[in-house]
Amino acid sequence: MTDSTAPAPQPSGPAAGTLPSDLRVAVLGARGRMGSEAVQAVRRAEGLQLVAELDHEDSLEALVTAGAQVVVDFTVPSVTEGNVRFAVEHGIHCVVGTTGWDEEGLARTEALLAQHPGVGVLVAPNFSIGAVLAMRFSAQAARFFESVEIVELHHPDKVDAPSGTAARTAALVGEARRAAGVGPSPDATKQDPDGARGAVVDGVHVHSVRLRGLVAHQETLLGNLGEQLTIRHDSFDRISFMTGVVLGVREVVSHPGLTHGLEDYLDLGL
Ligand SMILES: NC(=O)C1=CN([C@@H]2O[C@H](COP(=O)(O)OP(=O)(O)OC[C@H]3O[C@@H](n4cnc5c(N)ncnc54)[C@H](O)[C@@H]3O)[C@@H](O)[C@H]2O)C=CC1
Ligand SMILES: O=C(O)C1=N[C@H](C(=O)O)C[C@H](O)C1
Repeated sequence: MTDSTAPAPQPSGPAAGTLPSDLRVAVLGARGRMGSEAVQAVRRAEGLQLVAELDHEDSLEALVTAGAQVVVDFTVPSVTEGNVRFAVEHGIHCVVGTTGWDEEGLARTEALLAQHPGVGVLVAPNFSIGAVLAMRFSAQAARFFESVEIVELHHPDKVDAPSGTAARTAALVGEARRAAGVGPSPDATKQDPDGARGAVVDGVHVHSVRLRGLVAHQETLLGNLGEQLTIRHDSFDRISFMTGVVLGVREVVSHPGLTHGLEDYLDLGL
């Protein structure tokens, strides 16, 4: 719903230097930490034209009015699937960074996309190249170690825990261990009344730290008798996500259907 006291959606006129062939991009959650960074990244990117900056008080109809071809979503877990549904039903490709997607939401979106051939949706829990690699390395290493645990550390304004990246890393680790015939890490804990062992995602313990001063950080800890491997990634600034966001926008138009994770658009050479 549009709130009459709220500022109207931002003007969408062509910026100087844009061409009619430029990809028309809208950002949802444009006033948030990630959305505002994405607005700047789209403005800077050659071949992209920012046509709408929308936040919670704006109607999604503005995407259609602005003629958006791709929408970038950095909103909140409770609304992101509905945003994607609206966009897909209107033939608009989606690049989704918002976390909180579960298997059911992804399956519903895949089913919707089957009715809209040609439309692409990328759902990426993390757009930074280092985090994508850290997830991949964690999955590769998982079967060689008795114990695997994940510690994610974020700014205290983050609404969800565990982080989408940690949940995805745990899922990939769990999958890799199952595929190799290795079970979950053994654990002798019999009593944990206060949840000190963290959340358990796909058989992997995940610990969430929220600390002022942090941006986004994660460690996968892998242990064997007499040795430990730590795979750590740090995002010190939200600029770290922007190369991936712009790549996602450029690629999603030629990747119809659902893509889960930026790695499908990258040649990791692994
Ligand atoms: N995939 C990735 O690489 C990254 C993903 N994220 C995820 O992005 C999401 C946003 O994070 P932040 O920007 O830090 O949060 P934020 O709270 O700063 O921004 C969210 C924005 O969404 C707006 N919003 C809420 N409901 C809306 C609606 N219905 N329509 C349009 N806008 C709406 C809010 O008003 C706010 O401006 C989170 O889920 C976070 O986990 C964050 C960093 C990187
Ligand atoms: O909210 C954040 O900040 C981040 N969210 C994503 C997540 O939940 O994994 C990506 C990154 O960790 C930053």
